[in-house]
Amino acid sequence: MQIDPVAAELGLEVDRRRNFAIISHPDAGKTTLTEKLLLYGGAIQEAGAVKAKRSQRSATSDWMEMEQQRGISITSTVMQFEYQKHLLNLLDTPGHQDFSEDTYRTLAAADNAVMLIDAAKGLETQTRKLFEVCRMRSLPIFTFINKLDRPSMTPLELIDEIEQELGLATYVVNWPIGTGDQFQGVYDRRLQRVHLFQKTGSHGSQKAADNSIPLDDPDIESLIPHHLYIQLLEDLELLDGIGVDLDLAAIHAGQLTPVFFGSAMNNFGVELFLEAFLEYALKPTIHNSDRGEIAPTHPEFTGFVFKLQANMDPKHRDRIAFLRVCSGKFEKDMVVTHARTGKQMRLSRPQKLFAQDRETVETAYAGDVVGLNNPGSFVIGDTVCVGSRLRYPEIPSFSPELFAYLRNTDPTKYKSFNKGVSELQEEGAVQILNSVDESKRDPVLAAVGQLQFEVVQFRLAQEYGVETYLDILPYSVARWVVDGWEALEKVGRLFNTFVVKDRWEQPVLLFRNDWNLDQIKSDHPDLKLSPISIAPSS
Ligand SMILES: Nc1nc2c(ncn2[C@@H]2O[C@H](COP(=O)(O)OP(=O)(O)OP(=O)(O)O)[C@@H](O)[C@H]2O)c(=O)[nH]1
Repeated sequence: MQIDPVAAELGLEVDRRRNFAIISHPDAGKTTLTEKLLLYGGAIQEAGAVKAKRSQRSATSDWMEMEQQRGISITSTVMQFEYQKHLLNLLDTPGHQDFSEDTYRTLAAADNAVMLIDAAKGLETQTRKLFEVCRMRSLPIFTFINKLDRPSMTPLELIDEIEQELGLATYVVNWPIGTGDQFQGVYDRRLQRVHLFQKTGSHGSQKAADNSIPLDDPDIESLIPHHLYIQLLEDLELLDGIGVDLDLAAIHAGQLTPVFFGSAMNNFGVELFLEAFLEYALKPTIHNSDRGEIAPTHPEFTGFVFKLQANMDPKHRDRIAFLRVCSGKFEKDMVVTHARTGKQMRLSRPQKLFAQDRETVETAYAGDVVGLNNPGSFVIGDTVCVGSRLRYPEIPSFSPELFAYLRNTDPTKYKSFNKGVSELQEEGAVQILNSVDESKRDPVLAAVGQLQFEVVQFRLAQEYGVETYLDILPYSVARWVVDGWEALEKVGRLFNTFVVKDRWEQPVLLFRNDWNLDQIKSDHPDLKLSPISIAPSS
């Protein structure tokens, strides 16, 4: 039988790819872990490079000043690196909670998630929130418990918290021996070896030497304190007694999380994690579309836009659309169909972004992310394809909780104001609602976090030269009327409700609190309300 060379190439490329995002609460060590993964992947020679690039970027880009001033990361990029003949795509997510909307979208493009937990703090609010998004999408979740070199909760408490509070079964891959000052290393249940911890100098900017011995080596008792050795044997007996098997199907369904312990700062446990991750992670898989399931090896190229970003480099005033490849082979300059509009377009100047460096992409396969120049043609969720026209599902925008009128202080600048507002909306920096009263022209900004407002104002001033101020509205809940204006008219006047319209002119109800919402729901049980907007398909 003849092997189709195209199918063989696609099969090989998909097999070697793994794509993932890291979810964590600020300060758990995401930047540190990212750097160490890149260090082991050979993408950087010395840790510190990503941070250094971030600050370089902040120095060259105006609105990133804000990021630097506040010491938070609010933009995300994609990093690709190789490890043991595999190609890994790490989708970076912003750390600040106000940017969780951005993180939600990035998770829509991820095949796996790494849940990073600070061993002293256990589960924290942002991690819980993001975990719920991963669960909604049934993403496989890998847990890395970090900072074992510091005083920590006990490993059993940490495991228990994941099981009880998240309702997620755990499979322990490695187990810590002591914590804090007493931290000796981890026992790797995969290869049944004890890896001894050594503090690396200079914050682990170089790879750590592997120092491991089998558990049954008689030397072990001279290497770790007796009481910790006994504790380890007891713990292992307990873990074996619980009898959770490594069940790849359950991992891939997001029902079982492999758990790792380590110290990213000391490079400890990072390599063990990477090796196991390659073995257990889900490779690029099928995506549902309006034409059924599309396999990553489907010969026709398809993908969807999950994120837009403007002015990554203000010198060029550019806009980039981040496209997740779902099937086939992407080639520079290829002509594709923009599925929403039906238009043909050439994808020229595609880019791969590594921190702030850019490289032109010649080819890409399922699981990869390509940065496309976006002269306003894309919105989040757009599908591009070759061959038969298909569409991937919309990426939902999440329910905003903060609302404010955005006022332009200088009426002569209304053109720039409108342009800026509409571009920032397209990019997904904020959601825009409008009054139903035509005489009220000022848009209503709707955000998940306060910082989104500040970014919008900052960018309007910096990039569009428009000064603005906010009139905060007293609402905290938004609901979209599923069946549109007709359904709303049917129910008549609604009390304690502010009616506005979204970008597609669909009705949205704003409430001061859940109590008011519940009141409307009980008064009008037939009125269908949704916490998220649904883009009309046309
Ligand atoms: N002791 C110890 N400190 C660590 C470890 N990993 C990271 N840290 C420290 O924890 C702090 C936060 O680490 P980052 O990597 O900046 O955290 P982050 O999660 O990226 O933070 P955000 O940018 O706010 O999301 C830094 O001071 C790190 O040096 C570790 O394994 N041990």
